[in-house]
Amino acid sequence: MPTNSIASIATSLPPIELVSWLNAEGSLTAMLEEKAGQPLRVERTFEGYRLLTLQQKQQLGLQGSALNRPLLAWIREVQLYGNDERPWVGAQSIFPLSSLKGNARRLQQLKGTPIGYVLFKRRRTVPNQRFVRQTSEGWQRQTRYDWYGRLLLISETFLPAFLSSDT
Ligand SMILES: C=C(O[C@@H]1C=C(C(=O)O)C=C[C@H]1O)C(=O)O
Repeated sequence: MPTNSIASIATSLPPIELVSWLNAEGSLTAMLEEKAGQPLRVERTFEGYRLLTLQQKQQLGLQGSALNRPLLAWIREVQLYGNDERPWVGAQSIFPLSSLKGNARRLQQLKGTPIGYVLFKRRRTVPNQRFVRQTSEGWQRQTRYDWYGRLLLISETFLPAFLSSDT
């Protein structure tokens, strides 16, 4: 096998120290707090309603004519800090309006509370489908959660500071 194809395979795989994080079930908040040895700090960079892009609708698993209809969702974008002055994870959460019914409405009033405190309050894991990809900011896991019948899409990108953290 020519060496350049080995190099191309190597760049398409995440670093070994990230694999367990990219594939982990359960709350990432809980895992990050254990690694940091302190509560997670959540800095919100955006929270509000947005019309979803075609790619976001596809990532939510929509198909057929649903992809052509405008879909409004509540979007939350945050940076998660462990015990470093640089963020460890950048996260975007997409809540279709149909998912924000009943006790899920509190997902719009989280402020600095990590979503994980709500999502995993009563259960260690939540049914989900997981996708992993490399982005320009870092390796990203995308999780489509079925939380009590409500669809949520949460993307978490592991930033350079996470990899260089010595805890
Ligand atoms: C979904 C979880 O919550 C974390 C907290 C987030 C937030 O507060 O916006 C976003 C993504 C997660 O990393 C989790 O703990 O797994």
